[in-house]
Amino acid sequence: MLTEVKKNSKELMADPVFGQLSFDNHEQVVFCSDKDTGLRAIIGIHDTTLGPALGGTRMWAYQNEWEALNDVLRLSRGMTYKSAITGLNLGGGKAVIIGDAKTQKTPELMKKFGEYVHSLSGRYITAEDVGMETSDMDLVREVTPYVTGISEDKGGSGNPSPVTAYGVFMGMKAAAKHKFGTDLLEGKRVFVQGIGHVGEALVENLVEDGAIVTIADINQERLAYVRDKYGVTIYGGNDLYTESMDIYAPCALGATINDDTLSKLQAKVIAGAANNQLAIEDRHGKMLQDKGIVYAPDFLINAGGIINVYAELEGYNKAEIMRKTENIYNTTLEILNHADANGITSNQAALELAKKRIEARKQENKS
Ligand SMILES: NC(=O)c1ccc[n+]([C@@H]2O[C@H](COP(=O)([O-])OP(=O)(O)OC[C@H]3O[C@@H](n4cnc5c(N)ncnc54)[C@H](O)[C@@H]3O)[C@@H](O)[C@H]2O)c1
Repeated sequence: MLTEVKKNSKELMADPVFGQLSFDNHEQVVFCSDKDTGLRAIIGIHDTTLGPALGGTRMWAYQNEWEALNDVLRLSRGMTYKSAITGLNLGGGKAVIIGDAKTQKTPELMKKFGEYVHSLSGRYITAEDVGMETSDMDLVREVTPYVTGISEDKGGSGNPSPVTAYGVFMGMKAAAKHKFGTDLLEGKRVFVQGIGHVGEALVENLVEDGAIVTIADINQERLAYVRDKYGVTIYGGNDLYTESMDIYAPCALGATINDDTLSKLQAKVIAGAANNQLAIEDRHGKMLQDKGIVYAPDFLINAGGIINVYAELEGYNKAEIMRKTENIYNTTLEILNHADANGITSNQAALELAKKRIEARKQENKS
């Protein structure tokens, strides 16, 4: 997960927050600490031009605070552009809780975290991310209304991951159309890395479409479960980046597209759910372009989840949510064509569109 964030330690000491490479004029960064519950969390609010900053909470055993801070800065920035490109009236925010979700997550810790979210009076609205369950959001809901992704029996929309997976599937089909001339994934060799909430649902979509699916994960139990449920193959090698494949679907953590993996990557298309897949956006976006690998920008195609949780705020209508999510197919094709026509990377093309919308709102607000 550690990415381009490292500066030499003297610089880090002098400018530990605003001086980070991942700091991108974020509006607010909130450090939360509670001795009794052991909570150590950071909430990042990147931009609220389009609306309140909505983004999930990730719990992860970060190796150090720099890693956690840079993750939240990168993730919250990504949310700004995800909501903007999807046409939602939301800003970008995200939270990270430092710790192992399996052993350190307690109801008291989740509620204390909820109190911090509440203290921001709605500038930040949370939801699930890696290490979180719907039941955790229900605990947060006990102390604040500024949470989405809560259980259906508590008035929420439940786990957004199947909708996210559907959007990724649509984005992948569009990228396949762009690269192979057909969006049929039948017979295509797809490697899904990370078969958690989103990865598993993506596998289901892919199998239904006739793709030849290989799965990889660090969790052996899940691997066996998903293999048995969908009849897919568990990756048995040591380095999947060296394997021959048509499509690589990163659905675990970010920054897996970097100098090291790009020197080996065999895929023709990359389309997955993970946030911040490009370790260094411009550099690795360009390297993909040079290698002729079609990259479906992560923040564009993994927006199904945010579309789903946004509907919790606006009035839930499943058909409308699926229609908007399906439209990721059209937007992805447009972005890929625009990038080719203008000689820019697909990531740049997607960012351009998202920034245009934010800029237009800024102008509206001024007039
Ligand atoms: N859940 C959503 O709706 C949603 C929405 C948008 C983006 N995302 C992003 O999609 C990704 C997956 O989200 P999720 O909700 O499925 O999370 P999850 O925690 O349910 O699943 C993540 C999976 O990745 C596996 N994993 C972790 N490190 C790995 C590694 N090095 N190699 C292989 N597997 C590894 C984990 O064991 C786990 O099974 C995350 O990057 C998340 O930020 C999720």
